[in-house]
Parts: sequence; structure tokens; C-alpha cells
Amino acid sequence: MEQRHNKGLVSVPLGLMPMRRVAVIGGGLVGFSTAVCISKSLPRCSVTVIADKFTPNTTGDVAAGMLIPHRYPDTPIEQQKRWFQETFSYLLTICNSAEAADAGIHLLSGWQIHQTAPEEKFPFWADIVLGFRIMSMAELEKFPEHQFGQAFTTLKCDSQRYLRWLESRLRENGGQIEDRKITDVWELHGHYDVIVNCSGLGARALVGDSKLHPVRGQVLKVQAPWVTHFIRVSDGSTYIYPGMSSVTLGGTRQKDDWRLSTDATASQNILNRCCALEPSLKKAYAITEHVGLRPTRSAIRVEKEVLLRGSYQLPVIHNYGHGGGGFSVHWGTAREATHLVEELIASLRGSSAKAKL
Ligand SMILES: Cc1cc2nc3c(=O)[nH]c(=O)nc-3n(C[C@H](O)[C@H](O)[C@H](O)COP(=O)(O)OP(=O)(O)OC[C@H]3O[C@@H](n4cnc5c(N)ncnc54)[C@H](O)[C@@H]3O)c2cc1C
Ligand SMILES: O=C([O-])CC(=O)C(=O)O
Repeated sequence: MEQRHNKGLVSVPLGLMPMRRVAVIGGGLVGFSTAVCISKSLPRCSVTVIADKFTPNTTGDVAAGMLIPHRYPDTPIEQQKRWFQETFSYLLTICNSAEAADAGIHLLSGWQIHQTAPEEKFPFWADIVLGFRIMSMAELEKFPEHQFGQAFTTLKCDSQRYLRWLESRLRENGGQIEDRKITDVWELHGHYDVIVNCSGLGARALVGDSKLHPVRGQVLKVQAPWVTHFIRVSDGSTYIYPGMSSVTLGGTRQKDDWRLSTDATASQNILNRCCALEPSLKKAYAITEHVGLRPTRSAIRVEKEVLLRGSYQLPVIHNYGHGGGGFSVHWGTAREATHLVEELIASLRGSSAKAKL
């Protein structure tokens, strides 16, 4: 591993460096991907994931797991693009390896359709997905209510398989997993050197972030193995995403709605909208309903904060607020959070080295 040293720090041979204890709060997509990235990149860290919910009970378990970026209005577009690029490259490498089936990652081609042609015909991610092009008139004949469309091939994660795979990678790297709710981050003070906060919507209560709110999403998972292309209406209101074990039909976007129960009227509405785009779905069977709350914020929060209580300090790296686009950017944000952990550990090393002088 490349060792980065800040100017002015005393350099200590790797073998003499103390093990640093890192606690990752959050057992969802963001918590596990961040924990895996830290345990892989920073071998002198022991990583423990602490959470009160794990797969199959996290937000990601409900998701289709498509790699189509969402926009975060207060995150610079270059940063969103970099996160998406890093996530796409990482998952494409896994998809092209013998691990693909275990990790639940596959390529998927299809169409994003628009009622009228948008101003931006080539979105910022057009050169990252594969084979992006404007749909031909012959392709558009399938969608008489839509005048414009974009065809491309992207990646899809079978969310439950991918979450289980991440959990195995963490265990393989020596990581620990603890099932418990944290009511105050200060509970971890003295037990860990660095806290990484990947608590999703839980960050609202845990660190008092009122900028974070739920956007409720209901989807159906159905059997329709003859449907092999994805279809997405450009505003994200309706989508059909074929996967390894089912087809996900969506959706709803209900801001500040905390209900986790399913709604039969919404399910019928989703099915009607999807059948209007793909009539063969009238024959879909084994239909199940699912709800998740997207942890939504105008900007994903990936940053360092040092909490103070009296003379005590608690360094926290935040990584939460991925809303409806967590699968699309999670590896990019995990890498960024890992760099922040690395910098923080280097500064701890600097202060203990200086203290010894
Ligand atoms: C219907 C729907 C469809 C979606 N489709 C897609 C898609 O196709 N593509 C895409 O990119 N994204 C999609 N998403 C978004 C994606 O699923 C989320 O962005 C992602 O799952 C968020 O992951 P997370 O780990 O931040 O949150 P969560 O999965 O909610 O995990 C939070 C974790 O923190 C833990 N936690 C919280 N507070 C505490 C506490 N105090 N103590 C201990 N543990 C705590 C919880 O137990 C849990 O383990 C979709 C989301 C929904 C709802
Ligand atoms: O919008 C989509 O294509 C799917 C999704 O991410 C969501 O429902 O949050």
C-alpha cells in the first residue's frame, strides 16, 4: 500500500504503527461498502460495523440497484461524476470477473424515455455508461406517449446478493460486526479512534441533521422472465428493471412520509403505469410489495467533523444522505470517506509523535 505522509510528520515504520480502531455506524449499503474500502485500503485499522438493521431489512434491500445517477443539487457536478465513474469502474471489474454471480452484478440494456426532448440530451454520465445513444424512431414506436429517448447499457446490482457479498468481504478482511443501536455517538468515545457515520436516515436523530428527510418509495418485485430490457420514465416516476431474481416495478416518491407499511392503491397504480409501457407485464406473477425510505439531502455529506465535549474530542467522518442514488455512487463516496479516515489517522500519528518529542 502507498503510504501518504503529511509534511512535518515523523515517519514511523509500518510495523511499529499502532492498530487504529475504526467504528462504522450503519449496516446498509453505505456502511458496508465504506467498511470494506477502509479494511482493504488501510491494513493498520481494525474495522467494526455497528448497526441495528442488516440485510434483508435495510433501505438497499428494497432498491432495484440500478446505476443511473440521481442529481444532488448542492454537490458539485464534477464530484458527482467522479463518484459515479469510480463506482461504475469498480462494479464493471467485478462484473467481468468470476465473482459476478456471487456479488449479484450484471449488465443491463434499455431505454430512458422522455415525453418531450429535454434541453440536455447528453447527461453528465453519458460517457460513463456503455454505448449511450439517442433512441431511433423505430425504437420509440414502442412508446407512443414519448417523443424522445436515450438507449444505453448500465450495471445493476441484485441488492440482497450484493449486500451479503460486501458483508463476506468485510469478514474476509478481518472486520467485525455488532448488532446494536447507538443512541449517542459519545458511547463510542474511548473504545474507537475514529467513528464513521453511515447511518443513513438515522443521522437525523444521531447527529441532529435536520437537512435530512425521508422520501418514501414503494416498489413491486414480480416474476416476468421474458422482460429483459429496462424502461425508465425520465422523471423517475415509473420504471421497469429486470434483475437476476425478479423484475422491480416502480415507483413512488413521497417526501417526508415515514410510513413503512405498503399501500394497495399505490401498488395497483404502479402496475397500471408499468403495464402501459410494457403490456406483457399483465401476465407477471408472484407479485410482492416493498417500501423503503430514501435518506435524502440536497448534498451527500462526506466530511470530517471533530465533536467536542468538555476537554474531550471525538473525530467523526460522515458519509450519508445518498437519497435515491446510493447504488450509483456508493463506492466513490466510500473511497472519499476512506481518504478522510487515512488523513485523520495520519494527524493522530503526528500529534502522538510530537507529544513524544
Ligand atoms: C424504492 C427505492 C428504490 C431505489 N432504487 C435505487 C436504484 O435503482 N439505484 C440507486 O442507485 N439507488 C436506489 N435507491 C437508493 C438506495 O437504496 C439508497 O441510497 C441506499 O440504500 C442508502 O443506503 P444507506 O446505507 O445510506 O442507508 P440504509 O440502508 O438505510 O442503512 C442505514 C444503516 O444505519 C443503521 N443505523 C441508523 N441509525 C443507527 C443507530 N442510531 N444505531 C445503529 N445503527 C443505526 C441502520 O440500522 C442501517 O443499518 C433506492 C431506494 C429506494 C427506497
Ligand atoms: O429512479 C430510479 O430509477 C430508481 C431509483 O433510484 C429510486 O426509485 O430511487
